[in-house]
Order: sequence, then C-alpha cells, then structure tokens
Amino acid sequence: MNKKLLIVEDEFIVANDLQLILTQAGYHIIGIAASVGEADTYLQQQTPDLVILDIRLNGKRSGITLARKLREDNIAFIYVSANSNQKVLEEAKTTEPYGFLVKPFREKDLLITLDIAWYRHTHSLESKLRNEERLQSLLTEICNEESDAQSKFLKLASAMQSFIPFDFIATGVRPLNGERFTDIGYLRVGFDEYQHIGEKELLTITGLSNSSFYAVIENSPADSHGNIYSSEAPNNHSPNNSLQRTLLDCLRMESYLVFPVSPGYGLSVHYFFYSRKPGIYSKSHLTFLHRIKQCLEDLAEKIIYYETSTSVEKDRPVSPEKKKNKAEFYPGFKSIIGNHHLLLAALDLATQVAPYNTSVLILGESGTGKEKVAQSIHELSTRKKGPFIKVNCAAIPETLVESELFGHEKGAFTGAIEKRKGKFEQAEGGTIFLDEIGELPLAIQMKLLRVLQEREIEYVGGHSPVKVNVRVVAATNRNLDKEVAEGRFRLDLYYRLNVFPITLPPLRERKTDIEALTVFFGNKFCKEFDKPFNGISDAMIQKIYAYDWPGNIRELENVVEQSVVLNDGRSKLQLMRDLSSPAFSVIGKTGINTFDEVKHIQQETEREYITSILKKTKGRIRGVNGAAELLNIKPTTLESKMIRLNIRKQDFE
Ligand SMILES: Nc1ncnc2c1ncn2[C@@H]1O[C@H](COP(=O)(O)OP(=O)(O)OP(=O)(O)O)[C@@H](O)[C@H]1O
Repeated sequence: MNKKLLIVEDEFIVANDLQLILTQAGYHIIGIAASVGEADTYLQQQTPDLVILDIRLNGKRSGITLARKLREDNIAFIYVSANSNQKVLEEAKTTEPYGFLVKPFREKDLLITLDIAWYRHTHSLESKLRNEERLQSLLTEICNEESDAQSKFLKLASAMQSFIPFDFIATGVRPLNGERFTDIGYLRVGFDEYQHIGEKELLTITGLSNSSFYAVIENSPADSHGNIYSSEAPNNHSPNNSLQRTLLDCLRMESYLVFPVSPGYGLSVHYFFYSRKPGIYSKSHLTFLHRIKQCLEDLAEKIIYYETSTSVEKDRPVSPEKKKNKAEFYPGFKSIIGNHHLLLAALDLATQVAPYNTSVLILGESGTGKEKVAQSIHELSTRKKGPFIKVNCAAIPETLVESELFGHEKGAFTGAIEKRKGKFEQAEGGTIFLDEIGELPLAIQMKLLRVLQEREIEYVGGHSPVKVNVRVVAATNRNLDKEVAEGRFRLDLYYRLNVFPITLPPLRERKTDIEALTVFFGNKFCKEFDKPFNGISDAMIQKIYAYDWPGNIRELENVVEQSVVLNDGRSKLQLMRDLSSPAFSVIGKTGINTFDEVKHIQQETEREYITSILKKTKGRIRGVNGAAELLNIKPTTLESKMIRLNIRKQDFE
C-alpha cells in the first residue's frame, strides 16, 4: 500500500518539486500545506503515515510547533529546511525528528531519509507496543498477587520507571481527608531502590507540626482530570501551601504529573509522578496512562481495599531497615554505581530497549561507563547466554578493519594464510559492541549499514554472503551530528544506529554520585591489594568534589587505585596527587581523551612516590621498615610494580 504523505512547505516551487519526486517514488500525497493552520485542517481530515515539514512557514507558527503535536499524535515526520541557525536547529532537535534534510537536497537523499524515517517509526512503535503489553501483564500480576498496598505500589513504581520518568511517585484517595492521611509515596534513591515516604516521613522531611500538616492537606485541591505542572510554566502550578507545592519544595522537584482514576464506590484515586527536571512531562505521558487506565484502576481498588481494612497495621512505626526497598525487577545493573537522576534516566532507557534486537547507540564522553551499559544491555537481553564481543574500532588499523569485523578467505590478501572468522561471526547469537564507532572508515560504514539492513556479512575475498544473528550496540564519544555534517559519518548509518540513543552524563554533571563511586572503588582495590579499607579522608572527599573529572569515572577509578596502592593500611584513603596541580590543570583545559593519558599520569605519580620511599630505605624492599612494609604492600607486588614502572633497585643502594 502506498504510504500517505503530507507536505508542509510554504515555498511553492519546493513543494511542487517534492510532490513530483515523491509521487514518482510511489507515495500518495494527501496535501500540501503552507502554514500550520492549513496542516491542521489536513490532519483533521486524515492521518498521514509521514509528514515532510519545513521549519519556517507562512503565519506565526513554525514547523517546530507542528512537530510537537505530530510527536504527541505519534506521526512520523522529517524536517526539510534551509535554516541553519544553530538555535533553531537545537530547538528542532528537541522535537526528536525522524530525519533532517538541508535544502537544497538530492532526490536520492530525500528518498533514503524517508525510508529510514519509516523504518525507525515502525520499529520504535513496535517495541513500544510490545513493552506496553509486557507492562500491562506485569500490572495484572501485581494486582492479583497476595501482598499489601505498599508492596503493590512499590512494584508498580518499579514497573513504571522506564515508561514515565520520576524521582518521586505517590498515590492516594482524593479529596484528601484531614483526619486520616493514607497516601503512599516512594522516593527513587537508586536504579531499582526506593525509599518509602508515608505520613511520618513527610512530617520529618517537611518539618511541619501535625496541625500545619493538616492545614496543608485541607488546602490541597483534587484534580478532576490528568494534569501537568512545571516550574517553567508558573501559571500552571499548584497553589501555595498545598501538598503538591510542599512536596515540590521539600524534595526539590521541578515538575509533576497527576492522573486520577475511578476505581468504583464513587472514589477518585490519584497517581502522581514528580521529577527534578522541569518540563519533563508531556501530553504523550497522559495518553499512555489513559491506555493503561484499566490496570491502574484495578490496582487502585486493591490498594484502597487494603488501606481501609488494615489501618491498625498501618499505624505501626516503620523500622529504619524496612524503609529502603528494593523492587528487584531488573537485577541487570548491579555493578553500576550511582543514583543521579541523569544516570537513572539512561538506565531506564537501557532497560526498555534491552529485550529487543534493536540497535543501540550509547553516547557519552570517554570513561562515562558506555561499555558497562552495553554489557548490561546484553545481560538483560534474551541473548545473555550468547557471546558479548567488544571491538574497539579506533584500535584496529584501517587496512584490517574489514577482515577483523567480517572475516577473510584464505589468500584474500598477503598474509591471509587461512580462512578466518570475523568478530560478527564470533558474536553469533549474542551482542557485538562496536566501541568508538565514529572512527570507522567511510567504506566500512557502508558495509556495516548493509549488515544492519540485510543481517548478512561478506568475507574479504568471499563471494557469497553469510547470514548472522547478532545484535549491534555501538558507542562513541564523538558528536556524531557534527561528524555527519562534516561528511565523516554516513547519514544513513547514523539514522539506522540512532534508532535508540542512550546518553551517559559526564561525572561533573552527576557529582552527587562521586562519593558512592569513590567508596566502591576504595573497597574494590583494597580487596584486590589485600589491604583493609578504612574509609575516605575528609580532605580527599572535598577535593574530589571540587574537581571537574575530564576523564570521568575511569579517571576517578585510577585516582582511587593509586590512593589505595600508596595507603599505609592504617589510615583513611588520602589523595596522593594534587588534582589541581599544573599537570592536571593542563589536562583540565585540553581534556583527557584516552585511557592511556589517565594511566600515564597515574604511573608518573606512582613512580614518584615509590621512588621517594626507596630513597628513604636506600633501595631495601623487604623486612622491617623496608619499602614494601612502608607502602603496606607485599614485596612481590612492589617488585612487579617496579618492573612495570621501570624503577631499578640498584639506583638507590
Ligand atoms: N556507574 C559505574 N559504577 C561503577 N563503575 C563504573 C561505572 N561506570 C563506569 N565504571 C567503570 O569506569 C571505567 C570506565 O568505564 P567504561 O569503560 O564503561 O567507559 P567508556 O565510556 O566505555 O569509556 P571509553 O569511551 O573510553 O571506551 C570502567 O572500569 C568501568 O568499570
């Protein structure tokens, strides 16, 4: 069936050109609109499969306004625009278009872009529907199981987290009753960890007396329909001194969404999602909640039933160890430390995409944990029993990339003395992780695109394709948009890989995780070097918070490793190098880009320190007051370190 297409373009000649090309290519054009108003009229008459959208249009409203509506209505669209103003482009990007073409464009590029847009749209739609089906059956399970209201709601929180982002979730009957407050809330404190917030906790957090708290409750309005509030839109905010307002202030939330359901008996139960990000909630979240409304009503009924029948039980104080709960639906991120909301949002996306074969593109600076997330995606997928093969595209010489990835036949080139399988075949039934994908030569990018489309590879020197069943997870620390714009990365491959992008935040943007990571690495290295872990000194904590971490988690890991190596085993870990020393400020300016750079600095400092101890002991390693004892490491460990660091004992004797 011909796909239906709407053209929204105010330049008559361009619009006609588009119509001609697309009709010839087999599309059915449902109309040409020169303004958002005209486009609305067409959209009311019928729903197109795809929309081609110019940014600047006749009238006051731009294509970006229309794009927001199209996204909410789940209609795929691409921009075709001559506008290269960075600000406008940035704004256009926030609407998450399925493609972008800059005028003037080639006919071939237009057709490819539409093709990819359609592929991405159907693909994401399909996985969305499958995900929703999974969620609905999970909610039914939660509803039917024998458990109390709190655990039911905790499980709901865990199940919902990858569908609607939140840092705090709550539910309760409305209108609120000053005599008896039965709302249940959970604050998200880890990937799948939540802190229960009931009346007692609220009183502590808000610091309100009982009477002021009841005044707040009495002052809290009920919503008759789904609503969104954000600090960015102060006109649409909850009244002062209401429960919502109090929660926003005390928990430092910036926006919330409320969704009322009617579970029967004339009652209304509200579900609340709060986020620390302003403007995070959209109409599409409300539409999604409408789709699962029946499940939410069934669950609300069970929760109210439990609440009303066990009020005595409820009044028991909650023991501190019971307060933090693990919902444990997704055990796949065990070794990923941190609970900053930017990290959790990335992990939510990873959870969402993990069960499917969709390609994933992980973006983020060097050392932010891209490989770790790639591994988790593999572990959370049905392919977890298959291999996870990592390929560092930047580390393979250009002439060998093709044979390394796809294999080669005997005699395919000088030195190919026998037939050899490539990484794709080695990853059969599993996942291939293409790290530093931005470094792939253009010719290989084209071949990779074919693999993604056809699911088959061709050996170097081979003549028949070989089918492969491999999921591709790629990563880069480059700005691929820029690489595409500058012609170093193929647009078609970019769109194919970018079906599901996950961006990992740099460490400087999630500083609240620094301490937990430091303790984690402190423990890890103390175990490795067989030393006791006595905690982190206050001075070290202060300095690591103040530093910007251009090398991200990997750099922090190396700094902690060094502190452990040089720790005397009796005191808390100290910072063993000055993070703001000249060496570091230079790096800070230019940025540490590679693991080698981080390792180099670490080795230099270690060399300096070991050298200073050896000077003291005049080269003596073993025995009382020997260098090994002063460093509190085994003499054999010190000896191997000296070999690695090229330190000669005899230089100190
Ligand atoms: N959240 C985390 N918790 C614990 N360890 C982490 C976390 N994120 C990363 N690491 C550790 O930090 C180091 C760097 O992580 P990783 O290699 O995954 O980063 P990357 O983004 O792939 O780096 P590059 O771009 O240089 O390849 C690894 O040793 C990894 O185990």
